[in-house]
This record gives sequence, C-alpha cells and structure tokens, in this order.
Amino acid sequence: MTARQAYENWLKAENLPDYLQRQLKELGQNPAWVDDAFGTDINFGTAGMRGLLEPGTNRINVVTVGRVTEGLAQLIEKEGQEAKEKGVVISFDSRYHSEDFAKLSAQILGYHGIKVYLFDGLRPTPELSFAIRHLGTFAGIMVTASHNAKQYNGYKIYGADGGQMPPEHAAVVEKAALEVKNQLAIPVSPIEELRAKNILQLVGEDVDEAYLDALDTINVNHDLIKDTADKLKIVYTPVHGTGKVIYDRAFRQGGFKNFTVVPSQAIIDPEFPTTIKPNPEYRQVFDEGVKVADKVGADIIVATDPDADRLGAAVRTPNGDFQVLTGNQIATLISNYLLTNLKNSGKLDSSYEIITSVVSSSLPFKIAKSFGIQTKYVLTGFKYIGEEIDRLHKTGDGQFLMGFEESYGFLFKTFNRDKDAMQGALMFFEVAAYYASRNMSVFDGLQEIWNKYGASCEITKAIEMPGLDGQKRMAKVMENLRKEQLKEINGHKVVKIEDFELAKEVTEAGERELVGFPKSNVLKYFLDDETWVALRPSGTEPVIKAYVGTNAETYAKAEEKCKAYHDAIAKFTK
Ligand SMILES: O=P(O)(O)OC[C@H]1O[C@H](O)[C@H](O)[C@@H](O)[C@@H]1O
Repeated sequence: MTARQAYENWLKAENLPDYLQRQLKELGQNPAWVDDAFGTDINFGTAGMRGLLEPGTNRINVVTVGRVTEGLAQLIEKEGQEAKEKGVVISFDSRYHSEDFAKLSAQILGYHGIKVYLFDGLRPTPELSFAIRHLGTFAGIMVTASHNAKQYNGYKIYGADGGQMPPEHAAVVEKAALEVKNQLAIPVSPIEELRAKNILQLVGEDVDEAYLDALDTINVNHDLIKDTADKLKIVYTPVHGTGKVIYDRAFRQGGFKNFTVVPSQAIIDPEFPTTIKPNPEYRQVFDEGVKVADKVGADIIVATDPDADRLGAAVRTPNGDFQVLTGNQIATLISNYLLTNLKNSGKLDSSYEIITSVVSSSLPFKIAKSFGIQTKYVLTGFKYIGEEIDRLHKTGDGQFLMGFEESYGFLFKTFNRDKDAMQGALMFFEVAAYYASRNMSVFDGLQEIWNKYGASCEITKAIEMPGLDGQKRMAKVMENLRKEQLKEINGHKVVKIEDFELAKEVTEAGERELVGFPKSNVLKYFLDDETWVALRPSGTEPVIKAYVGTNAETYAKAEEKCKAYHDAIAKFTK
C-alpha cells in the first residue's frame, strides 16, 4: 500500500476522534507530510515507540497505540489463562493524550479479558517498572515520550522482570501489531463494564506506599545523612511532570527535609511552558531553578524529566553561579562515593559490578578498577542494563552496584529495572552530604576526583535530521564512515574501531568478531591518546549522536581536546 492509499483509508475511517480527522485533512494538504506520516510504520527504538503526536502510521496516535496494544493482547492470550490473570499494569505521564492512550490500552486489553491495573493518575516510569513485580503482572505499559519536546508522545512495554522489553521480544509484539486486521477498528470494552467485572482495577496510593518503602532503602550511610543533611539546601524541579507525585515524601523520608520546589515548574502541564525541551540535559531547564536557588541560598538543584526517569543536577561553583553537571559527571561522583563508602565500611567486595553503556564516560570505569571492581559495557538503552541485572540475579555471577548511562539514567537498587530519577536524587543528595561533612561542595568533590584520576570530558552532540529523508541521511553518514575506515582523527591515530552493526573489531593486528552485543548501528573509535569517539543514530529522536570522551591532567585541557575532536568529526555528519 502506498502512503497516499494508507492516508485515504484513514480519511474514510469512521471512528477516528474528531481532532485526528481535522489534523488529517489539514496536514494532508502537504504531500511530503503524507509520505512521511504514512510512508512507513513506526517501530520500537531505544526506548519503545516514540514519535510525533499526529495522525499517521509513522506517528503516535490512537491507531498506532491501539494496534500495538492489540498485538500485546494477542500474545498474552496465546500465553494462556495464567498470563491473562496476571495481566498488565499501565501508567502515563503528563503529556497530551497520555491518559487517553493509557485508558485505550486498558480497554483493548480488557476486551480480551486480560486483567488491567491502571494508575489513577500520572506516575513516574520507574514506579511503573516497580509496580510490575510488586503486583506480579505479566507486563507493563508506560505512555510517555520521556524528555522529548511537547509535540511527541510514546509507548514503552515492560516484561515481567520490570525491565523494558528487549528487542527480540519487542519485535514479536511489533509483528503481532502489524498483523492486526482492521487496525482502524480495534474492539474495546467500556471502562465501567471492565471495572464492574473487576477486570480493570485502579491502583495508586497502595503502589506509591510500597514504592516509597523501596526508595527508603537507597541511601547507604544514615549516620552521615543525620549529621549533615540539614546543611544541604536543595532546590528540586519536576519540570511539569510526574516527579511531583512522589518527590516530597521520598525526600523527607530519606532525611533530606531542607528543599524547595520550583513553583513555576511544579505545575503539571503538557506544554512544558518554562522549557524549550523538558530535558534536564539542557541548561535552560535549570533557569527557573537557579532563580529559586539564589533566593533561598541553595547550592544544589536537581531536575527530573516529565516521566521522572532522568535526573539532572546543577551545583554552585566557587564564583557563585551554577554549573549543570553532565550525566557522566553525576555517575562519576556517585560511583566514587559508593565505592569509597563500601571500602570505609569494610564491605568492598570484588563481586560488585557497575553496568554502563558503550557511549558513557570511562572515568567511573577507571575509578571502579582502582577499587578492584568490574565494569560491564552494554549498548545504549536502559533495557540492556536491566537485562544484565537479570543475568546477575539468575547466574549469581556478581552483585549489582550501579547502572548508569550518559543520558542521565541511574539505578542503584533493583526493585525496579529502569532508570529511576528518585533513586538518583536520593543518592546524589547523599553524595552532597558526604562532601558537606568534609566542608566541601559537590563541585570541589569533582575537582578532587579529577586530581586523583585525571580529568575527563565527554561531550555529546545531537545533529538533527528529521523525517524520512533524515533517516536516509543518517544511514548514509554511517555507511560513509564504514567505507572510510578512519585511520586518524584530529591528528591522532585510530588504534581500534568497534563496529556494533557488523559485530567486528578492527585493529592493526586485523579483524576480530565483536562478541556479547546485539547488532546495532554504532561505530566507536579508540585513539592513541585515550580518547574515544562514537557515532550512532538516536533511537528516540530524529538525530545522529556524536560522542567524544577525552582525558587530560586538567578539565580545561580535556575540554579543549574534546572540542577539537568534535570539530574534526563534524564533516562526517554534515
Ligand atoms: O540515544 P537515544 O537512542 O536517543 O537514547 C537515549 C536514551 O533514551 C531513553 O532515555 C532511554 O531510556 C535511554 O536508555 C537512552 O540512553
């Protein structure tokens, strides 16, 4: 079927909501839009299905959400009665139509007689991950586009272990979704009927309490917190999203009572009106927080993205302004603290493992090594960290210490299996308390680590390439790089190339198979000055990401080098 034919079918569909019909007619005036929105089927990427909130098979709307849920329902039916009784727990964030999609999913599953636990209001992604094992469900659904701009929405599916579905399972759901007949008229049951039959059950406070109990196990040195937590003045922003539901009780019970919430960003709002993108990766997200921090005299600001899985932080520098930390720097501070604390309390054990992605900083790895701890590398996507946690649990091969990604994802305890900004915030506060107990700021702490291990600088650049054309451009960039087999970057010799798509590792000694990773379109270069460079198309946004990580004696030198490398690779992504 051509894009135009698919578009015409949608126009004829009788049960599309009015707003979608209106948008269809308006946007359909533009043939390029029709090609883009109907030229392909939206698929599962790094973190589920994510796309623009518009009509179209390549977009997020009642049809694409409906068919994936129907695909999931059919799979659960095939699993049998036990799976149907275990059912599915569903949560949603503060975005436009998130609640509608959550209810639609509940109605589709309910039609099949599958038990559904639906949150009574918006809840964080990590709480959904927690709820799966807490309620013993077969799967979980989170309606969110996480940190993307307000025009987006998305849909994540979780397995019974609480982790995001790994690609092989997601592919089965996707296939089932695409095979759904009559995607424009998927049967649903009315909510009231499902509730009356007790197929649909609302959950909320009961799960919150259990999740809060679990969060209460995050902090490791309670004496330290008792002695110094009062010295910490914290500013927190939920960036108009789900963090608002849980932060107050989570922080207080952890012993961190001296916090102020950013009022303008504590309003739940799908417009995310105080931000350009509600992503704590961007400094702009902290602008409101800085104003509040200056007013109350706080030294740290933490921000969670709309579904509260990402944690960002800004810390006061000696000259009085705020520096927004990178995800890598937050992980560096926390890993150093956790390992130091384990050592000081005589609990350090070589079976601990840190799990991170191949595009994250190598400094936590260096620190861990100095404590005799292993680091395991996985591909981008917290689901792979979840998978490794599951492996550790099943094999007993090691103990999980922490998981992190440069993209502001952190996890310390495995009661949930996706990154958790509340876990991250509680741990970050404890790190701040640790430095406060030594009369240091978090900023000082970072300098101390750099003085000991060498400074490292990592910069990720996201080069926008929207639309179907953008996807082709990204593919071309990667293809050209593969052809080039770069021997040198920024005047430095490439000593190794890891190609995760072709599963090979190339060095002067020749080619070897790259084992232990699923295939993925990522290229990573290792240079003779300990720099690494990686390129990959994002799986959540229409961008190609270029990552550089450098080391030097001082941060200024590492940063200078990092920028020079970015300049050198810019020509490949033009
Ligand atoms: O680089 P991307 O494919 O856009 O993914 C960036 C990040 O997106 C989401 O937040 C995922 O949950 C993360 O695991 C991932 O690291």
